[in-house]
Amino acid sequence: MAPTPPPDRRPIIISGPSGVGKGTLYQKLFDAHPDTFALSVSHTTRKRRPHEVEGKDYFFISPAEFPALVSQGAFVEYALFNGHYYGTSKKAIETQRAKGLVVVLDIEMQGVQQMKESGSIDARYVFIKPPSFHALEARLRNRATEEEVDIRERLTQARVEVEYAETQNDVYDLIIINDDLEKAYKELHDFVYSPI
Ligand SMILES: Nc1ncnc2c1ncn2[C@@H]1O[C@H](COP(=O)(O)OP(=O)(O)OP(=O)(O)O)[C@@H](O)[C@H]1O
Repeated sequence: MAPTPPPDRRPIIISGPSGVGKGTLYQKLFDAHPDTFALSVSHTTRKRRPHEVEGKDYFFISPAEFPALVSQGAFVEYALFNGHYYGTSKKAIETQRAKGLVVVLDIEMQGVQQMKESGSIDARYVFIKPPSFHALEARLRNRATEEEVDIRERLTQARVEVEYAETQNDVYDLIIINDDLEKAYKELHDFVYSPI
């Protein structure tokens, strides 16, 4: 089947609290439209885990290289998490775009703020919101990938992110409540494929 690219080929930023279903939603989009989208690959200074592939999961760089790239303006956004830097490079986005792919970026709130403030990227912004914090907590627990302390931290951060999305009216082009997955997916799909 030939790829069916959306009319608007700008990168799509997907943001929202951990566990809200961002990955689930964009993976459905990728599965429905093969060879159309590409998830942006970030740079990081953290060590590669055994199963991770350079250039696919991350571009692994040294702690000394990171600030050098920052000062060259190489990143559309970057952040420090747990003592390691993570960033999205302009070049990584351009490489995918040059292949005709529409780039999807899974970015947390600080990154969205940086991109909006710097205007470093012309993109479409989508926020995925949980139906309730109770439901979000249940998803994080069911996923069973985090420790209890991490779940609490993610829930605290979720409140900050939802507050930001709801009060900063000009940041997101679309807010989707991920309650019923099929309904949320349809909203994402309709937005991505909307005419220019
Ligand atoms: N609409 C939904 N209803 C119920 N469960 C859902 C829904 N959407 C996603 N989930 C489930 O919620 C869990 C979290 O989803 P997912 O891993 O996609 O979240 P995420 O936002 O990508 O998280 P992170 O930012 O931590 O990677 C998964 O177990 C997923 O199957």
